[in-house]
Amino acid sequence: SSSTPLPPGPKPLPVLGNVRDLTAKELWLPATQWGKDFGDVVYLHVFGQGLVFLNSPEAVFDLLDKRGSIYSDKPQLIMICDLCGCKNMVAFTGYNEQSKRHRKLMHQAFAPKVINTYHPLMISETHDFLRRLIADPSGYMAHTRRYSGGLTLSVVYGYEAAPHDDKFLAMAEETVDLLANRIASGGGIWPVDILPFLQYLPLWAPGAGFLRNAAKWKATLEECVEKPYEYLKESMKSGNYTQSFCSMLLDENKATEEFEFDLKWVANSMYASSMDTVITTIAHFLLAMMHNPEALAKAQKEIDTVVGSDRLPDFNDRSSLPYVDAIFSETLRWGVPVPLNLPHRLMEDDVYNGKFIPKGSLVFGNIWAIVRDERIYPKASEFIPERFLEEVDEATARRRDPRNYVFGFGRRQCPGNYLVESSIWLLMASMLATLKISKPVDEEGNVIEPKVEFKNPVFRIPTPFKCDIRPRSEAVLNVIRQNTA
Ligand code: HEM
Repeated sequence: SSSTPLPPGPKPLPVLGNVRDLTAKELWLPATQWGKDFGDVVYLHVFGQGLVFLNSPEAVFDLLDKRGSIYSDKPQLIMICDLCGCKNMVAFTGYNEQSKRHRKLMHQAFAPKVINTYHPLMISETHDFLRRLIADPSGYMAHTRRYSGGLTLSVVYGYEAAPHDDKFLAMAEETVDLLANRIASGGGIWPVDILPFLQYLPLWAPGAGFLRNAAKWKATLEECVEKPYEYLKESMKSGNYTQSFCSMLLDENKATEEFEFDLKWVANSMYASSMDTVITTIAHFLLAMMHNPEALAKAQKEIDTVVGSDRLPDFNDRSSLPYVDAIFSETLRWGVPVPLNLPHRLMEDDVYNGKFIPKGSLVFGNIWAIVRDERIYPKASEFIPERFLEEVDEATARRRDPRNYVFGFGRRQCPGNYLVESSIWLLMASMLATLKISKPVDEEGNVIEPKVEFKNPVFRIPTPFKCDIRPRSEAVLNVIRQNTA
């Protein structure tokens, strides 16, 4: 390995490495430029910690997928994993027996053939969402959050959230907020991860504020793991419960201590992983519809022809609504909720295309670079659903399908992908069927252009923007009322 060169990348400073090249916001933009300057595999380091960016479908599939046995670990950061207690959450678990058990549980309960079981829950959450949105259009972000949280609680625990101030929803939102904005913000690397002895500071010591916070946050996270699970066990004991991810797995498996420990953490992980990704997708759908009124009109015409106006779309309509499907695919591609994927940790030294990749490197599948690659998606920055309706051969269709990228890669690929495939499709089809979505106008009638920024280091969540949302017709309002009665 000493004679094999590292992959190319921006020039590092001595010792510090590429600290100055890393940005807290939208790192995927410079990372994509590095891809153009240096190629499919780019190497940087920060204080000796290797960071590898993979910028093409070939590189991500060759390494994260085909060499998954050594590319599926996760960094075990002291602050996140040990001090805040996240090491049992699916997305943070190292590639070991525990993570394999987690994945097995998720496959058992979220396999394509099982997803139909959750259709009634998806339908009722979607109709609730429409009702709330029409009553209060400006609160669309909060309603989307409520939809995503409510759906996850019902799918995972069979728990129906109360219309207002629900205790489990509040708890789960606090968890997600802690994870995204406190614990893992700024890339999740804390001084204690670089200077491990800091973890042994006494709690009262100056500079030990992070230890006191970590203890508080850990307690909050654990409460969010325990309480909904206790609810589930109680309701199963009483015999009065709705079939869910947890109840299905408890029915099918022997409830050993290890099994229940895994189940509790897996169930909780669903929550943490689904919230920001779903919100990002729906926010991008609204942005896309505002900027592309002709695509909205085309989809609505298709729905009016196939579904009519006296009912809402359902899963049986899907095969007759190709344009709606194309809007769904294009939203996943254009919105790309997790542009740099979540980092995988390389477990052994490796050599790829004549370049040496050191053990311990954090490997980022640069999804943004792929879904904005003009060779795969001409006019990649534009929202063009028609690109998914072109007649192409199977290999090209596979290469263009954003589902092969936006859910991550290999053995850590998103286990919620089939759930999303149904739930978000239904949500979008129902919004298209019922809503006018346009840019708002000010009091003088001037169009207000939506301006967004992306401040989150991991998810491409747009900052709040104004959007004019109203029912398409009185008939549509009646249909929504009937469905939520
Ligand atoms: C549009 C919606 C979503 C997108 C784009 C998305 C995307 C992703 C991505 C990119 C990863 C990282 C994969 C990797 O490391 O290679 C991931 C992981 C994960 N996702 Fe999703 N996700 C979505 C929704 C959901 C939902 C609804 C759930 C659960 C119900 C979920 C559960 C998870 C879990 C548990 C992981 C961690 C997997 C592991 O590390 O083994 N996701 N997701």
